[in-house]
Amino acid sequence: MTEAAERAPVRIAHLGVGAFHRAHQAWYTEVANRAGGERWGISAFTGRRPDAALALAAQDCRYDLVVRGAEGDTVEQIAAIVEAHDGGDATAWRDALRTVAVVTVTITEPAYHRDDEQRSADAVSLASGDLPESAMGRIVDGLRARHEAGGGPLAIVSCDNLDGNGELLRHEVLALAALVDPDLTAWIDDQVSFVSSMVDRITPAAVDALPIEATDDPCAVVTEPASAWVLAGEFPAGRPNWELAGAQLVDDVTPFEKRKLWLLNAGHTLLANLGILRGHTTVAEAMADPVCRHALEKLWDDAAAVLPFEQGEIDRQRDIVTQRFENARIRHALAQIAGDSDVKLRVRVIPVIEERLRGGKDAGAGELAAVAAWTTAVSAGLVAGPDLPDEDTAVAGLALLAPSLAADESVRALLRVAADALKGAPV
Ligand SMILES: NC(=O)c1ccc[n+]([C@@H]2O[C@H](COP(=O)([O-])OP(=O)(O)OC[C@H]3O[C@@H](n4cnc5c(N)ncnc54)[C@H](O)[C@@H]3O)[C@@H](O)[C@H]2O)c1
Ligand SMILES: O=P(O)(O)OC[C@@H](O)[C@@H](O)[C@H](O)[C@H](O)CO
Repeated sequence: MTEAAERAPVRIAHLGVGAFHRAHQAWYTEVANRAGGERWGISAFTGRRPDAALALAAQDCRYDLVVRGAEGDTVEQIAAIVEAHDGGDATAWRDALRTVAVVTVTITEPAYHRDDEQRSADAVSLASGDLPESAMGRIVDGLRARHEAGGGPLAIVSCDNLDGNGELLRHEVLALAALVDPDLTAWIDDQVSFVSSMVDRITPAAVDALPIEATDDPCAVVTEPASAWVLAGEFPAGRPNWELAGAQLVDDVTPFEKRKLWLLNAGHTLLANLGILRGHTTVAEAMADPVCRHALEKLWDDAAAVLPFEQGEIDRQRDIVTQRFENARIRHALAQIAGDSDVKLRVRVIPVIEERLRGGKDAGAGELAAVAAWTTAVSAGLVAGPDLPDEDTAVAGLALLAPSLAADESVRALLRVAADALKGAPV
């Protein structure tokens, strides 16, 4: 068999070929392909810069996945990505979107929260036939190419850390399409299935994992042994048998998303801001600091009170996440995790506070400490963020995240206590 014939045919397009896609969706697809039967190849597109596509293409898109446990490494070669392209390559993108059965995306959380100005700019590009720069613009452009080519239904799977990510994606795609072409909007509404998914596998930015002793592959990705993928939605044109790698197809992904976002991701956001304030650089270092550990437990206590799971299951998850965070062989940089903290707090911490208040509880000192850690780190110039006043800084920060909460005197009082406790936090 020739080298070309060995590769799986392209049936999936991915937007945002960062470290996580290569450790997660590409690995699930690889495991499914290895089992035999129908094989699925991925045509991968970068989001912002072409670098990752150039590097992957230069080595036939094969790369080593280094699975780094607390005790040692194992290395697997991944071949599920069969093409890699600069995301700005309109021809390749439209060609892929005309034919694939599945599109997966890792486009980061801010890509889902857009204003009218961003949508209008994309609409202008789409009207002129240019490929927009934004992820939403590119998705609408690709769907238009498929519609014009008479293509059939397909599934788009969101793999970003957001509650209801498929529905959010659907909403944004339809809002943009409506500015461009009513026929296209109706076609998308009818033919495109937006799948929500909870994705999990701690995968630091490739640059933070260097040097990787286990391999000399310049495109290697380091990840942890644990992984999860829970999906809800239809796949009208089929999909790989991702269950072979442990994926779960469920009717409602919401409880799984909440559990992961409110424990693991909210915990990461807290540890990132508080850990940086206390002079740490990685998650494992922050976990070794009793002050950070205590804050994490308080945050989890607050979330546990409103999570839709039995206490025993929540405790089990907390133990698992604790062990994963303590894996010092994974150098997960707090600076990377602290990026876009405002967006992340809005979707991981604010909903917990709101849920607690709805249930007649207080706002949660542990959750508010995550807000206070962020505002303190931002005003100290240690984390990028908005300009905040010197007086009542935490309340001003909360007003940006959730104005109605900042207007509540009982919330403000608890937040001020959390902010005062952080004074002198830097080591
Ligand atoms: N790294 C993890 O541990 C992890 C785990 C679960 C989920 N995720 C999700 O995956 C996303 C990507 O993580 P990563 O570690 O691969 O990051 P990364 O920085 O390695 O790669 C991100 C990729 O997305 C592209 N991108 C970023 N913003 C974009 C935008 N607005 N539009 C289009 N493309 C964009 C980048 O160019 C890059 O190709 C995260 O934001 C998160 O939502 C990551
Ligand atoms: O990816 P982000 O930027 O949403 O959040 C940073 C980390 O919390 C995140 O990447 C986790 O490592 C991941 O969600 C684990 O599955």
